Amino acid sequence: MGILEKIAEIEKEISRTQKNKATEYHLGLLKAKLAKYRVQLLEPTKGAGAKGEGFDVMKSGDARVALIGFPSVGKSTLLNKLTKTHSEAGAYEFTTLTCIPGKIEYNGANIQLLDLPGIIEGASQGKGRGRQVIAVARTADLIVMMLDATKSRQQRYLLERELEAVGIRLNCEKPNVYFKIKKGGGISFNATVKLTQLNEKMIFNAEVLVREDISVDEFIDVVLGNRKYIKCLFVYNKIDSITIEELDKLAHEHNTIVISCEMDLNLDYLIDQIWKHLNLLRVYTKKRGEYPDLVGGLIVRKGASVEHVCHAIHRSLVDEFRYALVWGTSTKHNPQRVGLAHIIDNEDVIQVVKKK
Ligand SMILES: Nc1nc2c(ncn2[C@@H]2O[C@H](COP(=O)(O)OP(=O)(O)OP(=O)(O)O)[C@@H](O)[C@H]2O)c(=O)[nH]1
Ligand SMILES: [K+]
Ligand SMILES: [Mg+2]
Repeated sequence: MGILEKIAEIEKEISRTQKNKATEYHLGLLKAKLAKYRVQLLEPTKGAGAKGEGFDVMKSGDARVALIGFPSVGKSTLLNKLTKTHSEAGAYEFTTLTCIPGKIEYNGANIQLLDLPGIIEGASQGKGRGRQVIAVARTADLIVMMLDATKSRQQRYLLERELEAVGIRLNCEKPNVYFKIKKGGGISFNATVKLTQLNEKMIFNAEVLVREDISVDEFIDVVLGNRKYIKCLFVYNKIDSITIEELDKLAHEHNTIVISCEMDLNLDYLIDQIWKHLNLLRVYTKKRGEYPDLVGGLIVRKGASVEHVCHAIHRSLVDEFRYALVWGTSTKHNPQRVGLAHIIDNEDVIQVVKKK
């Protein structure tokens, strides 16, 4: 039996099974199996072209953003507007057939923007170039899900489902669970909070510590371990073709931005929101007795410490590090003398003082 058939069989069984307390465990196992097969679909099979020619684009810059959407929503038009790269755009579906990288320069960061072929319902099962597109989406720091404002609201839901099916979790945090298979067998199950949905019946040969009240589905994600937790911005394009009332409704949805590539509406705001959702920080370095270098600056991730910054400046700087002086919002007074573990903020200025 092929994987697709196995998937169909399990899906049938799930739909046949009534959902209640008694079947919860069985359904959980079925869902876990289903998830495993779906991920297998993504793995490159042997043979020519399986990996997808034209999709193995190198990561470059400080972060990667993937444009995911149905055909002809305007992905390539957007790439052409925001970067110096050209990607063919046209009024027919599947104009784009490979992955086309462009570069956005903003706030001192180089952001790699990837134009991709449109995907359709069934993409997660290999329809169209769905598999290759989704494999690229899994490598992104942010997914921009592009939608056509003139089309049905269904599109967003359908795409979310396709991404879900291959283990991409949009806009949610990785569950706070410690999970380790015990090779010799045996179970150890502990929780630091009251669990209302999980119990140890779900566990086999593993050591588990659950730190939040998660659902069975979230627990399966942890067990499978190959989930990608990625931020997603929903971007409705072509707002030049809808009414103000419709526009207003869309603009109020969560994590949603409305634009028109054709009329150049809201594109600056989109770039700013991409920057914000990437959780990047820009910090400036300064030498003793000099002004900080406010043109350059370093790009690091939110949550970065002075140690991260040192690494970004020079490999051996940590070895010579004595302390750092920091000016900015991360300190109580300016400057403040801090150690390697100090967590920095956006726009902080850092002066590293080396050992003598
Ligand atoms: N009205 C309107 N049309 C737009 C806008 N942006 C793009 N289009 C049109 O939409 C069509 C599709 O644009 P593309 O950029 O090729 O779309 P795509 O998503 O890259 O399409 P595929 O590569 O085929 O998946 C073209 O005819 C564009 O001119 C917009 O803001 N408003
Ligand atoms: K197109
Ligand atoms: Mg295109």
